Amino acid sequence: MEDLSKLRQDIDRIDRQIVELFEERMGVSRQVAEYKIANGKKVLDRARELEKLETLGNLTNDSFNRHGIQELFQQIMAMSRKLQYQLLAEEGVSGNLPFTRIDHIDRKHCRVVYQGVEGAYAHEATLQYFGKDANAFHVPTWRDCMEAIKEGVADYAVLPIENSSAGEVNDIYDLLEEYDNYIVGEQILKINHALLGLPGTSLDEIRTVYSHPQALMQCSVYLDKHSDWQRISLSNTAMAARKVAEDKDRSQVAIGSPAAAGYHGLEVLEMPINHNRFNSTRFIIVTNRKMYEADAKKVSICFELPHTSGSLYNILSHIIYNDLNMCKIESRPIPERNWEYHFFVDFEGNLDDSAVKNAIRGIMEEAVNFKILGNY
Ligand SMILES: O=C(O)C(=O)C[C@]1(C(=O)O)C=C[C@@H](O)C=C1
Repeated sequence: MEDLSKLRQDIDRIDRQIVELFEERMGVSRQVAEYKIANGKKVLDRARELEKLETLGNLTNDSFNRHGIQELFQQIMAMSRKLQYQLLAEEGVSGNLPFTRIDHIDRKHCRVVYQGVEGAYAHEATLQYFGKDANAFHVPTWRDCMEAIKEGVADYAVLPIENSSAGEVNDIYDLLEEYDNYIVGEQILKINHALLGLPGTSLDEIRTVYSHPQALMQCSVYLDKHSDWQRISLSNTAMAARKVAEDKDRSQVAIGSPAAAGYHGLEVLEMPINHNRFNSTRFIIVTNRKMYEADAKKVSICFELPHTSGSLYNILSHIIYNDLNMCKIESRPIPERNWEYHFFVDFEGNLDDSAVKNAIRGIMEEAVNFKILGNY
């Protein structure tokens, strides 16, 4: 049996050759990029890559090695593409993304829409982001918010996208995908739920509790202690408060914000009743214009992927290779195409950064139905 150090010397010698060949290959790839820049050709040539993988795989009779060679060359060609995208960005060929940079949103002179009624958490988020004198109005559904900004009836919409206890608000992801509206800001609101009832209501009178399904979930530990209370979902916590106020029935209570109690003449019976002390909701500020504030720090994108092995891995590698920090990934089913998904990815950066432009350029070419959802 050969000595280990001798075997390692052999491996070192072979690896040096591989590195030399890799560098030589990347040199050629650089020239290919120059050709493509001069001739306006796309970096990715999927047919050429598939043909290469087939030819290279056929150079060996060993099935284990065939698999290894194909995996290795997939990586090598991915690196080759990334080098080319980088050169394109350096030559300014990647161009400016179709988003306009602004110094700051004028939060005072604008009209804002939110879903629900006064006292809803979205209303509170609106007042926190746009100031207590915000020129705001409300509509019944999140879709109505999207329509209002699409039509220009409102300049901005304030929509809940994620709660720290109950997770994503799926419908908002679907609406972002569907509408040509863009995220320009976000507001995180600390959520402390209160049990709201008619003044003087005692806990043993309660039979029914109304709220938004997310709020019912965020208070499930408290509600489990009152298992005889029937839980009924409504589209908004403030609407639940309004219902209790209008029905004037002391067997009914709502879960909502203390502000909602003030707006609807109710009393805070208990507070806080959410089990997560750090319960917070992240709201996004959405508009119909493709714009971003100069100090924006997070990019949100969405795309679909071809149904092939490694496709998500390849897309995410553009983020990793450009040294960008991915902070979130979500997927949502594509309606009428069972088991295919839209992906939603957030990563840190500004659309002016060359690393961001470079990553976006690569993803844009390789994913299907790519969209920048915003930079904020
Ligand atoms: O042949 C090309 O067009 C190249 O850009 C080179 C290369 C490769 O590295 O082999 C890289 C990207 C293309 O998708 C196909 C092949």
